[in-house]
Amino acid sequence: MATKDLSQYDIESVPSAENMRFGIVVAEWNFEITSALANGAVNTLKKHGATDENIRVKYVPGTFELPLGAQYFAEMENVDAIILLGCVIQGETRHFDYICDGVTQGTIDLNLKYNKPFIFGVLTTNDEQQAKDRAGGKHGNKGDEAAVTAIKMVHLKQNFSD
Ligand SMILES: Nc1c(NC[C@H](O)[C@H](O)[C@H](O)CO)[nH]c(=O)[nH]c1=O
Ligand SMILES: CC(=O)[C@@H](O)COP(=O)(O)O
Repeated sequence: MATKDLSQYDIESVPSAENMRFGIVVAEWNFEITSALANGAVNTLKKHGATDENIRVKYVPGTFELPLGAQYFAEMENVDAIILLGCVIQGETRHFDYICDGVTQGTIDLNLKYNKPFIFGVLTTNDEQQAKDRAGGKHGNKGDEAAVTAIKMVHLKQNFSD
C-alpha cells in the first residue's frame, strides 16, 4: 500500500487556530529529523491562524521523555493541545520496541488523564532514510500532520455540544 503523503490534506476541513494555544515537546535525539518535524508543525499551526505567542516549544533528551515533557505542559501551562515530536530509528537491539511502546502508551494515558489532545507525532522507522522521507521528504512532514490533528481535536472539544 502506498504511503500517505503526510502533508496533503483538505485545507478547507481545518478550522481556524487563531485562538488556540499549543505546546510542542521535541525530542533532541535525531535532532536533524525532529527539528524538521517541529518546523513543519509550527509553520502549519501558523498557516491556520495560530499566533507565535500561542505556540510554546520545549525540548527533552529523547522520545522516551516526551510524555513527561508533555505532562509538564499540561500541569504548568495553559494550552489547548500538546504535540509530541520524536524520531525513533531501529538499532541492533530491542531498545527501539521499548521506547516506541513507552511513548505510545504514555501518550494514550495523557489524553485520557487530562481530557485534552496530546498528539502522537513520533516517527518510528527502520532506518534514517525513512525518517528523512517523513520529515519534509517524499512522504511529507509528520509535523504538519500532527499540527492539523491538534487543531481539529481542539476544535472538536471546543464545539462538541454544537
Ligand atoms: N534510540 C533513540 C532514543 N533513545 C533514547 C531514549 O529516548 C531515552 O532518552 C533514553 O532511553 C533515556 O531514557 N531516543 C530517540 O528519541 N530516538 C532514538 O532513536
Ligand atoms: C532506538 C534506539 O534506542 C537505538 O538507536 C539504540 O540502538 P541499539 O539498539 O543498536 O543499541
